[in-house]
Amino acid sequence: MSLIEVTDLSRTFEVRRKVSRFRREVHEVRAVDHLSFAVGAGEMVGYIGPNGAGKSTTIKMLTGILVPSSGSLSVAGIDPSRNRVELTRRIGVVFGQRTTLWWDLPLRDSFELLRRIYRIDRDRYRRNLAEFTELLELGDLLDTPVRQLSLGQRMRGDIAAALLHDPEILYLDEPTIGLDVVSKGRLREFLRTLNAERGVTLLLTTHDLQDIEQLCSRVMVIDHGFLVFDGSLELLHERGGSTRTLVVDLVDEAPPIDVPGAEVRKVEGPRQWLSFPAKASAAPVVAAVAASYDVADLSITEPAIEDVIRAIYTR
Ligand SMILES: Nc1ncnc2c1ncn2[C@@H]1O[C@H](COP(=O)(O)OP(=O)(O)OP(=O)(O)O)[C@@H](O)[C@H]1O
Repeated sequence: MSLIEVTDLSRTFEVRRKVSRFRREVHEVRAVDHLSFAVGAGEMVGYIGPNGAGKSTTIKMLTGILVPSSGSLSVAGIDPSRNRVELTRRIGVVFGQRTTLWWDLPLRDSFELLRRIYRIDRDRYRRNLAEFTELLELGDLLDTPVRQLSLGQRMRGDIAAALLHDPEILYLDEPTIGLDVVSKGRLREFLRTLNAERGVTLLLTTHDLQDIEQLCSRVMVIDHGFLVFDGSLELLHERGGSTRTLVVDLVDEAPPIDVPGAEVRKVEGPRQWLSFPAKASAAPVVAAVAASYDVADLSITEPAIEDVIRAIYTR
């Protein structure tokens, strides 16, 4: 049996819609529609989809916050909506846009409260706190009230808080949203270590394809409540035929850049946009441009998740 098993899972909501000044109609929204998948222990899976696709509804059912309308699910052998309390000991949850920490308390006090709530054994708690404080560089922040932390610091605090009770599964909802490049990199590194050394299973929702690229060997795509793709990121790019963009700022204006493996899509003064296949390495394209042109600056933009998903349908 897999660690997470979802079979034919659906969840609908009834929404009242105003149709005239005096009349409202009840309308059914099918947020998750006959969804089936399984996740094995130790996997790192990206769960992506456009806004309103049904990601949060799925995670809420997996954590026992929402009861399914139909279908079945099992997380660590537990039915989440029936045994929510038992399940909370086995899972950790981190929401990028909300904190689970106490706003006015120093980080250390929030952690101590969690120790009591989860009844974590003192030795284990001390060991985990020491390890996460070091790995997440929280040492100087433990006595700072949460409201004074920067977004990146708070996110590190939230992740430590979600892990103090040694969960087997960690759900992360947009963990890198709003973080700068350095903080994103550090956080991804930590998650990789957590998975490699403690075998924690990660299910990650994100709009940042680089989170997936750097962390997940598997990606599931949901759209309108349906699972439309389940496989590797390479296969997703291949199916979608998606491209990355190299933005080149030349020292002077020039005719469209001519290098193998990339095509110019737009020219605006000295700035040119070149596209190349997302699954290809950027290095040869960058090297070819740098070798033949006077370059002032270069940057690479990833395809938006919405574009990759749209491409699956149009192929
Ligand atoms: N409590 C609710 N009542 C009514 N409709 C809801 C409720 N929760 C979600 N929905 C609807 O269900 C659909 C799926 O929403 P969900 O929040 O799961 O999407 P999501 O993929 O997490 O989106 P986002 O990326 O924007 O967070 C949407 O149409 C949403 O409006």
